[in-house]
Amino acid sequence: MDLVTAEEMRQLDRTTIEKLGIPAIALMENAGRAIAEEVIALCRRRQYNSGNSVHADAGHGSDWGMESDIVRRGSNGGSVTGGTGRSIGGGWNGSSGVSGGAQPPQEFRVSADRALTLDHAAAEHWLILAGKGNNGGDGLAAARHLREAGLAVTLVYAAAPQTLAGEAAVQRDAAAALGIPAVVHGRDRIDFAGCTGIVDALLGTGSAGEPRGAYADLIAAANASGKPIVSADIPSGLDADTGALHEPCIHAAVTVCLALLKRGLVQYPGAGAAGRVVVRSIGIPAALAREAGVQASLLTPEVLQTRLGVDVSRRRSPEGHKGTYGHVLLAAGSLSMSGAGLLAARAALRAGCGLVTWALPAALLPYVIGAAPEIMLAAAGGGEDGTWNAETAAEVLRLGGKRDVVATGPGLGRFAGDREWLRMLWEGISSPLVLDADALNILAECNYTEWSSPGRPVILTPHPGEMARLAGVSTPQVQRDRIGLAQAYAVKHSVVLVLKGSHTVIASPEGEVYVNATGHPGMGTGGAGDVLTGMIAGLLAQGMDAVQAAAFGVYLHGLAGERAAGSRNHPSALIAGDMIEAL
Ligand SMILES: NC(=O)C1=CN([C@@H]2O[C@H](COP(=O)(O)OP(=O)(O)OC[C@H]3O[C@@H](n4cnc5c(N)ncnc54)[C@H](O)[C@@H]3O)[C@@H](O)[C@H]2O)[C@@H](O)CC1
Ligand SMILES: Nc1ncnc2c1ncn2[C@@H]1O[C@H](COP(=O)(O)OP(=O)(O)O)[C@@H](O)[C@H]1O
Ligand SMILES: [K+]
Repeated sequence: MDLVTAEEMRQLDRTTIEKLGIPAIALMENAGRAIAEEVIALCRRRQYNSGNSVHADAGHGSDWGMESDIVRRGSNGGSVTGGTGRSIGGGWNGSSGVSGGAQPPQEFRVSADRALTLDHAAAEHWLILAGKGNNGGDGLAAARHLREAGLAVTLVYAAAPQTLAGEAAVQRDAAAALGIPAVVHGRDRIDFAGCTGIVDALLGTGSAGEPRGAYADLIAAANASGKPIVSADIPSGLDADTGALHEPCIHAAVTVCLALLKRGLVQYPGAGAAGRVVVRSIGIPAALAREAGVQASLLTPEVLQTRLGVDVSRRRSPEGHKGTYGHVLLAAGSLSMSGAGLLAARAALRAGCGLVTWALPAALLPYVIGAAPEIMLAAAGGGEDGTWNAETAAEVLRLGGKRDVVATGPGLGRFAGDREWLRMLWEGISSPLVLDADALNILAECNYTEWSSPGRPVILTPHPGEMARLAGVSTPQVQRDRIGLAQAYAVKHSVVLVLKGSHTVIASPEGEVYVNATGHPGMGTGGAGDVLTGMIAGLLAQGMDAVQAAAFGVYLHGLAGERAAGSRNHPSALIAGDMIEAL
């Protein structure tokens, strides 16, 4: 699923309208209908939850999966009906079964447009907050569909209706011709307390900066009303590209994202303000996105398989042996942080690689013998106190020269000469390199773009604090636009970047970006990142390329976190080792 910026979305709108010839009003009609359907789906869920209707659809799939239901029944020889519900049963035209004798007569069935049908519709009264741009036009179109379904609706214009233009003005006139009641901010009293829900169609991708004037007032009042809000395209007040929230910003129960997922809806805090996000087609072909150079996508199993070419089933050849699945060298751990090395090494094995050698300070080795018998240990010298020192680089280089992947950083600590130590590895290791934790902190102090490189891929896995040090900005600046920053950094430094945290971002040197959606806040626990480092290294050792290993590693790591939390009483009980066991 592609992720677009507001500018990319505008380009795709233009291409659809100008090159394909689809009228803008048709797109707006589709948008309005999609919004109305999601309002009705929300009303059904609410009725279901309060026990008012046993017929309500509880889940998203059944909310608007009606057309495929109808098609299924048609293919069984029963009723055949289109999405509008106006077509009629197969038995009616006598073509099959009615007078056949041997066949039972076919039932005559007619389906209504269930996606726009609601029991107890008259109990609903929705306010449609309409801005003066196309987002407002979408809301006005939705109002007509809702009214058609029997819900009471009142339009609330943020600006004088005569200021609307283009397609939005067409929608305004259609609503007026139908006699849909309308009020105008600043002129009329707006009864938020009397409504049962609010459609937020104030500002969409054309929004710039903080909501002003009437927009700000209406957003604040809508939030304060406590009524469920369904946002058209994006919550008004959200930065569609970065996920930053302006003041004020709508806090939606549902966001009906139109055509393509906007970047701001998957980045926090925007993802939190959007509520449940439903992406609805409105007639803009998704295939246009790639042609237009859209480079970001949500990391789904489908994207992993088709876009990244990952074999998610992780088939192993019947003839495979431990040599087939690669050998990871991990240089990690020091006396006080030996667990980091142990976690990463075990995670690499659980990710499926054939062999792991864990290089660690020699003084530490006696303490970890037997901790994980599957791991091979290599004493790399170092201080008597179990720390690393500059001289260990030679041994790591010697060991790493023979391995398929070298990973370093977890529990490494800082030591005199560590910058030169890292430079020797960077310049001397010709297999893929995974750098995490203190290796990143060291890197942040180096002008590493000037280092020579044997031309192998490098994967950096910073959390936001480490990313801030690498990029020379503050942590809040990193979080302000994680996708944009990760993309720019990966391209500029020719690395694969894994910017961790909720909705981890994976960026390639070519500017491709993947946003992960697996995992949960229970994974914010010491050592979780070490597990990820090991997993990525383990996948690389099995022959995946760097972007595949980074993306698939992040995806599986989140799934393992979910699975591990599922076997606890509460996600917060999760510890990093549980994730390894859940792999
Ligand atoms: N053909 C298209 O372009 C389509 C657009 N669609 C909808 O149109 C939206 C984009 O429409 P527009 O480009 O008209 O823009 P918007 O409707 O998002 O907003 C533009 C209007 O809001 C005002 N405005 C902008 N920032 C403001 C602020 N901070 N405070 C107060 N007022 C502000 C502008 O002066 C302008 O009048 C999408 O999000 C989507 O909902 C859909 O109808 C599908 C087709
Ligand atoms: N809210 C969250 N949702 C999803 N994943 C999370 C969340 N918080 C943390 N994680 C994941 O947990 C891991 C934590 O890594 P890191 O901060 O490096 O921990 P450590 O250094 O202790 O190993 C990362 O992979 C991160 O993406
Ligand atoms: K909106």
